[in-house]
Amino acid sequence: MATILDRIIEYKKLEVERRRAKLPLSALKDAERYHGKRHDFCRAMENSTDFGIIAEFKRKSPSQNDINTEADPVAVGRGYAAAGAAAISCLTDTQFFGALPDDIDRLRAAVDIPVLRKDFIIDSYQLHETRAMGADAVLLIATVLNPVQIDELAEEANELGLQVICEVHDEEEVAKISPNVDIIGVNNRNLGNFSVDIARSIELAEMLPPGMLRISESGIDDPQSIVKLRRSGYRGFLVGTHFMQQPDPGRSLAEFIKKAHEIEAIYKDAIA
Ligand SMILES: O=P(O)(O)OC[C@@H](O)[C@@H](O)c1c[nH]c2ccccc12
Repeated sequence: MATILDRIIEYKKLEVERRRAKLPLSALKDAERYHGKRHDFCRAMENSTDFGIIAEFKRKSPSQNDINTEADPVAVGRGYAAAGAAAISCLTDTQFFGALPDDIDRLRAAVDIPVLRKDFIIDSYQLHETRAMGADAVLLIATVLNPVQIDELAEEANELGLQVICEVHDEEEVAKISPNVDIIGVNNRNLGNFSVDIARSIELAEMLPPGMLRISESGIDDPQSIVKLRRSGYRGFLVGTHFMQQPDPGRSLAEFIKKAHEIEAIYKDAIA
């Protein structure tokens, strides 16, 4: 039986062809943002003193349905940045995640921190689109790509000045990671059946290539989890639903960071 993910990829193939026909690569390269300078996504994680949180702008998803369909990317983006987000992730898929076509543009214009374009990347055309959107980093989802695709898309992204997060969920996908990848992201959510388990990040930690920046993604709704995941070497945390469910996502992030600092202080005292 076809999973949602199969349907998303089938649809994405058609969508890319439609977009390419409408706006050929040469036209994409004329976009003003295509030529601008990028923010350093990895450095933002490494330098963060607030746990390297990548706060996500997400209206809805196939796993949770409507989360915050009326949200304003400018208000949410500014709120996230002011609260201490190291970076912002913005969904750009309309069909399944309800993104409006100008969400990422408006968000990019509103903040001065790195932005991750979150979509299902299957074609190098989308990397050029990502540049034209003014984003700094792109996600490659290992479960929908083969090792050659990951390697080539990551290389091309790097050439375009985009940093690459490669998302994995199991050991088999870890084996697909290319040295051209900048960050490895462990998705705690199984994209086939939507089950979520933070323990996935902890179990896979030992199998990840040492020395590569690692982040944990999805299902994080408790600051305690972040303190725990940091002990497995994670230096970035992608959180969407927990913040977006609140009327003021930025405020929710600020409270989350505050609690995480408090919990970490208790741990440190306990160890000392
Ligand atoms: O809303 P959550 O559970 O906090 O998850 C955020 C993010 O990790 C999730 O949106 C995500 C991770 N990988 C993806 C791939 C495609 C679409 C979405 C995602």
